[in-house]
Amino acid sequence: MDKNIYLAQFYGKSQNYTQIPREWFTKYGVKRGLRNEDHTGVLVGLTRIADVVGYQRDEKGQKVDCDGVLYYRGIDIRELAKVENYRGYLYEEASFLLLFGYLPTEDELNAFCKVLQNGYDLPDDFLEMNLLRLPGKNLMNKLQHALLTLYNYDPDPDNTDVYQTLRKGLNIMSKLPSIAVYAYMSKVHYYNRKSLVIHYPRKDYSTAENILSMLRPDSKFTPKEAQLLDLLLFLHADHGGGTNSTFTNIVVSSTDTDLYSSMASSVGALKGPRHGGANIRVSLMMEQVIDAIGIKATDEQIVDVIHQILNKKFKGCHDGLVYGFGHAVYTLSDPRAEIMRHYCGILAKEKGMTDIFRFYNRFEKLAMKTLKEEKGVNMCSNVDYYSGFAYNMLGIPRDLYTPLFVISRMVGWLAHNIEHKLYDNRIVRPAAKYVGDLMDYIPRKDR
Ligand SMILES: CC(=O)SCCNC(=O)CCNC(=O)[C@H](O)C(C)(C)COP(=O)(O)OP(=O)(O)OC[C@H]1O[C@@H](n2cnc3c(N)ncnc32)[C@H](O)[C@@H]1OP(=O)(O)O
Ligand SMILES: O=C([O-])CC(=O)C(=O)O
Repeated sequence: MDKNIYLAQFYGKSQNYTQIPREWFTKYGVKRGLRNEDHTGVLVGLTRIADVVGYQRDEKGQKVDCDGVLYYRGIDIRELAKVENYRGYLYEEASFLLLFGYLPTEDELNAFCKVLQNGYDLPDDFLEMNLLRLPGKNLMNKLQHALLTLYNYDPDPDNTDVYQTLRKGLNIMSKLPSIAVYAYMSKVHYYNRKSLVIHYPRKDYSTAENILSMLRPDSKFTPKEAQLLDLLLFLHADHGGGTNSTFTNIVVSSTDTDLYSSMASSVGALKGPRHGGANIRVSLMMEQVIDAIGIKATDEQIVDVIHQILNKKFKGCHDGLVYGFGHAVYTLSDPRAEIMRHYCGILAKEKGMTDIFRFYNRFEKLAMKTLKEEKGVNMCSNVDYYSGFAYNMLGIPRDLYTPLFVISRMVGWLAHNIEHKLYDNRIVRPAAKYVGDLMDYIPRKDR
């Protein structure tokens, strides 16, 4: 029983005064979720940073589902991700491309990496004061807190000049891996009573190498492990101007507020389980599914569980969503999930995890089929379906899955923030139609 019975009563009574029937959205031509009737996004900007292709238009302008393609500055990510092209520092190379619009030469990439490496160290006392003394029970909230605190260490924090934004953004990117890893270490030390492990970042390491070396008690990792993490960071680096956390960044920064505030807002958006937070939900959901039916389950058993999830009857999954599936743009496939599936298969063999990888494959196919049957639209596995599986193979704890998304997407948020400042720069301020009644004021004594 709610102790605050009055509040519950007010809330119940308020339904008589505040309801907005769903059909009114159509009546007034409101694009719920900024979506058109066919679920495609309403155009809210122009960008040259990334293109997310999930459907085409036929000659009548009708939407036609297709395999997904993602371009960073016009280059298909599958080209950039090819193993034969791999020379390390893929995430840094893609960051350069996203920020500056062209592929760097070897010298330019080295110089760019130096800028990042020079920013790796945290300000004096930052670790002790903000992370070790103030452990956070949710790492995404802790990252927001840390970002807002970095404001205090900046001698000119409210300067939103484009070049200064670039410098500040790169500084944030350099520091985020240590902040996220230390926030995790602090959390498990204080809440789970584990030993505190603090390794400093190495300036001769890439972002991916540093994350692995700071996270592991012995700091050791193999080149293959670093390559997979580098690839994962690369795959999450940007997703166009319409994705929720990036649009959030544009909305917030269009007020000309400081960069730390805009980035903290994006982290809040990415935390949501319908967005980046889905990677943690997928991992929990799959663990529960495997606990319930085992990896040797038949297809019928898997489909039965998927129906239970959809009907909100499966333990721990009470919102009817099969996490890791569905996308606002992609229909038949998300190219990032395709790439991840491929590399996860290779690493799973090495780590002796082929059985569980095969279970993920079977669940994926059956979930896509069932979702199509139940919802009538194509819903592919998305970037969050395999990422947790990959992180798990790298020994990365679940708490860090969404923070790793932040580390990676920071460059996308920064690139769009800068692009908006340079070429649009109008405060984002759409409209909402008032659909309530007009009422006479009744003096308090007469109500
Ligand atoms: C990095 C990323 O953000 S990738 C996305 C990560 N998120 C997830 O994996 C969470 C699960 N997926 C979802 O919630 C959605 O598919 C989203 C948020 C990603 C996209 O949402 P939208 O494009 O708006 O799809 P929309 O909500 O219109 O879907 C149409 C219908 O399918 C349902 N649906 C969509 N995805 C799923 C899903 N994964 N499981 C079950 N039902 C789903 C919706 O509830 C809706 O049902 P309704 O018509 O009965 O109300
Ligand atoms: O584009 C979206 O809506 C979500 C997504 O996949 C991302 O941000 O990577």
